[in-house]
Amino acid sequence: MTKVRVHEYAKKVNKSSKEVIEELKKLNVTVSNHMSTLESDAVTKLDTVFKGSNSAPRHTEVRQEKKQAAPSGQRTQSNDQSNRPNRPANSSANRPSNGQGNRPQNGSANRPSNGQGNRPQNGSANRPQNGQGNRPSNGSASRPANGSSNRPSNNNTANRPNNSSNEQRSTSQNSGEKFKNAKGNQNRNMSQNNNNNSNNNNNKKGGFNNNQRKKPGIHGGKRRHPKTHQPTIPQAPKELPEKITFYESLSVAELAKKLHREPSEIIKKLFMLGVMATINQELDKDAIELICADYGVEVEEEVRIDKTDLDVYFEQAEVVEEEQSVRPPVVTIMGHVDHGKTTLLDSIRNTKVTAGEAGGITQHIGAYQVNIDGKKITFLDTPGHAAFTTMRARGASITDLAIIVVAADDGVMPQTVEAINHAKAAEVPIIVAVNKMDKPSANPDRVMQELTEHGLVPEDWGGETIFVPISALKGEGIDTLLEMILLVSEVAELKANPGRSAIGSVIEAQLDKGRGSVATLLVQDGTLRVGDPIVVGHAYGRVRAMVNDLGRRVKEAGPSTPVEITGINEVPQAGDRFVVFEDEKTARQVGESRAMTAIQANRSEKQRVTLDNLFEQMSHGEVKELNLIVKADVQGTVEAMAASLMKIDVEGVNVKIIHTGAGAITESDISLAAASNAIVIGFNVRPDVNAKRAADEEGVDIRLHRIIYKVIEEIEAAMKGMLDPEFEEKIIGQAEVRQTIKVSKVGTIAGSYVTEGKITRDSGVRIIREGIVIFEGDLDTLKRFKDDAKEVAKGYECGITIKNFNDIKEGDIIEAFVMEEIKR
Ligand SMILES: Nc1nc2c(ncn2[C@@H]2O[C@H](COP(=O)(O)OP(=O)(O)OP(=O)(O)O)[C@@H](O)[C@H]2O)c(=O)[nH]1
Repeated sequence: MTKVRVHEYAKKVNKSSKEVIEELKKLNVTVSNHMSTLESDAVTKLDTVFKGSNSAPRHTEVRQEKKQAAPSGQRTQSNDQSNRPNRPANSSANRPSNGQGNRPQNGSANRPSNGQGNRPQNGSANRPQNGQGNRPSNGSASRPANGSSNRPSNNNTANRPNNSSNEQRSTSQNSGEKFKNAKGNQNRNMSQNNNNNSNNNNNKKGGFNNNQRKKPGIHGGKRRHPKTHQPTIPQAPKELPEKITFYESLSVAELAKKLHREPSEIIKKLFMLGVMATINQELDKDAIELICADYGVEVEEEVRIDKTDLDVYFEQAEVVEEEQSVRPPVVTIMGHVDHGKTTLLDSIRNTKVTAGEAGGITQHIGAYQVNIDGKKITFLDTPGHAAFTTMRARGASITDLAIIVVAADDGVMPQTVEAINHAKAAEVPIIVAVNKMDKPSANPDRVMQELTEHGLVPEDWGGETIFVPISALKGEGIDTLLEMILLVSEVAELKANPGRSAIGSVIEAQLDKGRGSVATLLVQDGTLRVGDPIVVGHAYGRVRAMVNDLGRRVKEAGPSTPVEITGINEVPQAGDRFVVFEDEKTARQVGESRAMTAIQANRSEKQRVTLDNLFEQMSHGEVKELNLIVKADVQGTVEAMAASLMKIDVEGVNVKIIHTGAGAITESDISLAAASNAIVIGFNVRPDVNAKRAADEEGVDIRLHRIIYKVIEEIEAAMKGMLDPEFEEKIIGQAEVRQTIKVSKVGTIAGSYVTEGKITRDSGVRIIREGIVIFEGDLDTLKRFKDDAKEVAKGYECGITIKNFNDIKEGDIIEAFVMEEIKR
């Protein structure tokens, strides 16, 4: 039972450490260097080489061979042979704890000399081994059972040979102390088992370890020993849980609690894994998973829903096919001014609603339903794409189908195109209603022809778009139109689950003197009932009363039904979403917290795509498609620009032109841009006042240019992340030309009134006539009465002449700008 280091042994036999190491190699004993400790068997083997053989070691070897041959079930194939007879005693159940298994043993044999020497070596050699070795072993569920069933028998049986072999060795070495030594070993082995068992507790599901710990004590008659140590021995650990869950991270203490283990045990494990941790240290997902894998405990990361995010309820709506049933389509009517949207909506309502519901008085609540042979259609009562897009910009996509009304006598007009583009951007199917067919000047073919250019090809011409000729005024073709709506919606397979609690959107809302906040809601899924606790946008409450589009009180409203409700604490906005909660308390909490966040977060701070942040958003993967709206002074330029822009080829992002048009940039362009996260490019055109305000509010990026290649260059540079806006144009003011005076030699003086900002002597100017830039150049003179002025502020009159431009007219707008350096 000797354990010496290589160099000690070498000294003893008068050899160099190198020679001993070489000899060990031959004997198939691996040692790393001269400081390595030699197991007793290795020493015995070396003895046979360096000192000549003796009987005892051979005996041991024979024993060992026997042992290896006989209990084949007991891992004999393992690496270091010399230790084998000892190992099973301590570690057959504790495979990974080699180091620990050996340590006390070594210590017991040679405590004074080896005690210290072993520790670092074993420690360093075994630690990683332990860490790694444990993990897979714990993975198998059968292990702990095996361990526990094997352990007692191993302890007894394996200890015995162990002791006896020790005994024998002792006989050969310290014959006089045979008894003492043997007993001592026995005891030591027992305490060693205790150690191991407590180690096992660390490593395994160790419910049985405790029993085991006592057993050898009882058998060995040394109860006092463990007893005296009892306070320091950790209490019998509880069963490990089968599974734990965590959210984002856990501290060591929290993890320990979840695993029913002492934090120190977790810290130790982490240490083994090379992580130095304190009890309060937060562990990330990887660390938690490693530790749990080590214990064989399943781990799952909780995904917590942000209760206050109403969108989550829409996205997470679980679809159970069996619970789904067909729901009515929600239809929006769009088209150019005066093409007959309102007439069509009224015509449908009057012929269908009142006819179907005798005695009903139609109520304008923002939407209504018609019933065609038992099948319902919901029409949104706010015609025009402005409302449609505003809703969409607020996140509500409630329309299933868009009807584009085109007057057959007027043909495709700018707003027709806008409406088409709005519907396309929302990916909503389109039906074209060719209206005013009763008029003699009606020319449906022309309408079809013109719409073909916008991608709407009639079915008769091999396309996919349904065209229905109607006369909204006379009610002709309405039935066919409704039939077609049902047909398209059937194809779209619109479904909802009336069994779930309701979710939907606000169509319109207002404050009523008598009733308080009144909101028309469209139930998009589920069924809304009177008394439901509800959160609508930032408002909350209980549905007090519900009125349908016929002005009747109803108790519940299923999918695609519009109802007007009262009972919420504030007036929500059109396009806001609503969600029904289980109890009023939650609804109140969510509502209040949403109201708070709404106050804090400025809506316009929404991160829109601008050319300045385009590259950043592209690299974050947030933008894969650059949506553009192109407005120019003439249609030809629009097309040329669109074609050039489409040719821009930058990897990772596509250019998509969602709308083009000739004329000033309008509010509608901005709302489309806001809804589609698009950039507006104006070529020789300006945004009108409303558009400018809307763009500021919504944070929409408008780029104004006068040279095509500059537009292309700018967009391309932005896409490549090379945009270099060192100088940016800043519009400093506007003046309106109220009078023109022609003076020979001087040219035309524009008697102007500064309407916004200021005009300075050194500013650049643009002349805008009816929203179109007709000239860009420099200011020549700026006068207040007869004196030259450096600048003229808002609300003052002034005389302006412009370099090389005399064609100024009354009503023109002079826009003054300066170039300012921009710091990036
Ligand atoms: N002859 C004829 N006139 C129609 C028809 N439909 C609508 N009109 C007329 O066209 C005019 C405009 O109709 P509206 O329904 O107000 O058109 P709109 O598209 O709603 O117009 P805005 O609300 O201004 O956008 C009205 O004078 C209608 O009477 C039709 O089928 N035949």
